[in-house]
Amino acid sequence: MNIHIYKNKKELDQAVADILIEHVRQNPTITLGLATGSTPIGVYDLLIKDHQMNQTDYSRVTTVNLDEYVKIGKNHPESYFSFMKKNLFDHINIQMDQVHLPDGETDDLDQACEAYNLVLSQHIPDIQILGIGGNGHIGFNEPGTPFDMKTHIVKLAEKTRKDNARFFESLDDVPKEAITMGIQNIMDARKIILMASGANKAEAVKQMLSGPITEQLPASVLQNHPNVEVYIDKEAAKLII
Ligand SMILES: N[C@@H]1[C@@H](O)[C@H](O)[C@@H](COP(=O)(O)O)O[C@@H]1O
Repeated sequence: MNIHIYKNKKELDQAVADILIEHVRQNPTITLGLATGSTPIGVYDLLIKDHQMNQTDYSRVTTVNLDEYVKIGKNHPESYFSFMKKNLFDHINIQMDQVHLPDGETDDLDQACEAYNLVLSQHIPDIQILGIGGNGHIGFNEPGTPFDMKTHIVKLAEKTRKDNARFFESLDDVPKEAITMGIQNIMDARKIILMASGANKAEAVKQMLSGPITEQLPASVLQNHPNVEVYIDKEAAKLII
């Protein structure tokens, strides 16, 4: 894994945005794997600014998102579909029939997992953006998730629900389940860019980079991927430098 450490989140965001913009320009039909959470928001802002200033074209880009909450409905303000629209899709010229998120709204969640695996087999991400949970989760693959799983339904760890409660009115409103790409789907991406910032990610970053490869720290599986770039700020890097 190549590690890039930046003075602050702003510089980190710019570096990741520059890479994405460059790839979209060179390959207008690229498939981007996208993530939610606070971490990528700054990058999405920069993609929007660049699109407005330089007209970078997203009309033939396909996107696949990592995950979605179960049972809160696509149009709920805190669904990941709404998040992606608000923070990126509504502000660039992407075609909404080319954006894909797993369906957490249906009653037949097994079928939704199958359907998303099919989407992912047709649209393998050229670049997958990843954040990391404080417990080392990627997507919503919580500690203990077998590495060979594909899209599946997860019961969210209490730590994850608490970490994400800031987006909801109260902890009770945070969904208890999600539908997520499995680790195997994530490992299929041709290139992975993992981003992390802040001291609360430092331990997970250290374990991911130099700890044992273990299902107890899902991100450690990335040590087995041939093309991973890790973009972190000084705070997130404080236990490795
Ligand atoms: N499902 C998402 C992950 O994809 C994300 O990477 C992680 C970190 O979130 P944040 O970037 O807000 O710290 O949390 C959520 O649980």
